[in-house]
Amino acid sequence: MPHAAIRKLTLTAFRSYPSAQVSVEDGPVVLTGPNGAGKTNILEALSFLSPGRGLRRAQLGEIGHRAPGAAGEPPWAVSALVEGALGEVRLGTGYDPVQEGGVRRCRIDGEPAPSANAFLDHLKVLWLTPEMDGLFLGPPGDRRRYLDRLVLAVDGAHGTRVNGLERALRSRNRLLEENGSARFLDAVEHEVAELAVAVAAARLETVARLGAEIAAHRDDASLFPFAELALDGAVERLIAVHPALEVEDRYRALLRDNRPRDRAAGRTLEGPHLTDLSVSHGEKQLPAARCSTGEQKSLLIGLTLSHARLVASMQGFSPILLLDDVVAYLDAARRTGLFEALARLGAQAWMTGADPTAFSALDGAERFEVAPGTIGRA
Ligand SMILES: Nc1ncnc2c1ncn2[C@@H]1O[C@H](COP(=O)(O)OP(=O)(O)OP(=O)(O)O)[C@@H](O)[C@H]1O
Repeated sequence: MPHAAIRKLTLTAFRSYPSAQVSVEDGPVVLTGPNGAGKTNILEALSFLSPGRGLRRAQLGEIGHRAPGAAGEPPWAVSALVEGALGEVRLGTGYDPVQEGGVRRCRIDGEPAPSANAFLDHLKVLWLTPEMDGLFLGPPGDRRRYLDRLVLAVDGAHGTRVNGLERALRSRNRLLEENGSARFLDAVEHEVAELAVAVAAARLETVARLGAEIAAHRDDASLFPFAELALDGAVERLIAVHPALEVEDRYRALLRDNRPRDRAAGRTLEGPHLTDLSVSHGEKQLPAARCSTGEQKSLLIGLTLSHARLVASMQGFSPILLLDDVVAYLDAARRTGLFEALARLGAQAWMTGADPTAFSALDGAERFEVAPGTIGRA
């Protein structure tokens, strides 16, 4: 299957790099260097070639390169020459607090793009980072965000829906607080219900597709256990038993009935903004949160590979994978298993680790040595 590939990455005043450039033939790409050298910063830069706040969920103002002790919000930019689903393209993104207060600008072949959503036509970027290790034990909001990124990679309109729902819910909460008129509340609840059903339906569809993808590869799940996924939320439960149009009416009626309760709570107490993604170890039939640390990491790797396969089969084009500090953690068999799975997937993977020997079994890799502020071929 054809795959998206970064050919050249240029960083300007990005994190620890005043400026840097990396040229790649095809990959896989291995970045090694001591702790704090700037390996994750490279992956973060690549993660800005997709919508959202990047793999660190950073504030735009904290990313620009700053000398030690310096204050302010320096402008920064990332530009990449990409072999994408529509051919070769130059994608650029960046932030300048003076020019562009609050938003990150995007360009495609030098022309302004309305948002990073437009990048999705060219490539999908998926990632797995150490920060995600606590996903199964952390708050539902983290799993919801993770779920929404899974959905966004297969359904480019999902981000707009989720943001729209959040805005509509804020309007409803404000109206409740200010004792707004029933007419206004009816109107905003109509909008909330419409968006809520759309968000829940898109999540359910992706979870079903991902479940089918996982089931299809269950036999080679010996190294990375297969996950069972389910959604736990009020609207998702309604969709399971009622036609979509009816669900919208039922959820709207629920919102209306819950007005006194929600007003007292200061927020909307039921809806897809509170949905949780439940993940279980399929073979052990055990919730992921009760699995060992190693099993949780293996489940996440398995999920990442399944999601990448799903994205590839839906777009007919393999995504870019960013695997931050994933390899060092694995035993030799799992390392080889991961390298083989990546080769089968045919995706360009960017991998980091402190120890170059962890990647010695990886054939054909392009290896780079990262030191503070610089990156060069190893
Ligand atoms: N805005 C910024 N300006 C300058 N330096 C920054 C900025 N943000 C982060 N850094 C620096 O980047 C470095 C961290 O880089 P990064 O997280 O990429 O390291 P790493 O090589 O992945 O390390 P590890 O192996 O420990 O995960 C830190 O030294 C940090 O101070």
